Amino acid sequence: MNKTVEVLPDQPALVARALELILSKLETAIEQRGRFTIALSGGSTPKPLYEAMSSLREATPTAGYAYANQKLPWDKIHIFWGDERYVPPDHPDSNELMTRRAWLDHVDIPAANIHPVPTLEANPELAAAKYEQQLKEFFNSSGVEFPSLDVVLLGMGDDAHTASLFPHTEALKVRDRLVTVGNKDGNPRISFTYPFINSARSVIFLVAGANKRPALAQVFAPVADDFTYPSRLIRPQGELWWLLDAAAGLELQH
Ligand SMILES: O=C1O[C@H](COP(=O)(O)O)[C@@H](O)[C@H](O)[C@H]1O
Repeated sequence: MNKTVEVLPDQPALVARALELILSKLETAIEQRGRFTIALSGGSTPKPLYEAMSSLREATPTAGYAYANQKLPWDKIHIFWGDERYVPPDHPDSNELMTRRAWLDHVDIPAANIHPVPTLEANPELAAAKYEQQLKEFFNSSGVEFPSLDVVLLGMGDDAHTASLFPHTEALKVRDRLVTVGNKDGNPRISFTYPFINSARSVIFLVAGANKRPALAQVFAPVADDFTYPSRLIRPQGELWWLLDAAAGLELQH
């Protein structure tokens, strides 16, 4: 695992850096494999990033990546979600709805390249199994090895949860599936498992706000309980990026 921690001065700088990093991963992936696969996170932190992705001509990342100031090759970009509330896609809590409104509704991405979590199944277990099957089919995965997304974008809650992997929940014990059912205060959510997240080529955490500082201190501590601080379980085979704003990253020892 190749871990990099960057503390950015404020949220706009955090968004600009995340955009720059994602564009560089996108360029490499398309050059090498002809397509770019990314799993998105929910929550409040990534929304300005999604808005920036929707108006890329106006956004001007500092580095000179080929795609920085032009239309993205949307037909080669595939969007997944690392976690989702178990609500219909038009529900105000839906991560998919938030992403569509902030980003996907404003660009020319083919509908077939958007791979939302199914949330209209008879129960969350069936929804998790269906999303796993869709992922396996997309990646033509035999099931022996976990497929690798190019980028998994993650947030972290102030309880150190990531995706919908909450402290002391059964989802943290699931190692043989790509997708499982998380539990947020008794409410089901659909979530990538941590071994599937860890099979990604790059995992990028976006974390903002002073309320995340205590959890971050535990996640970065040499010794702490992984079940109490689930973000500690994220140790990808590829690159691990922690992009923090100054409020979150202040005083962080690393
Ligand atoms: O519940 C969630 O929150 C986390 C972190 O959200 P944020 O609002 O603090 O940015 C997010 O990673 C996860 O996808 C989401 O379901």
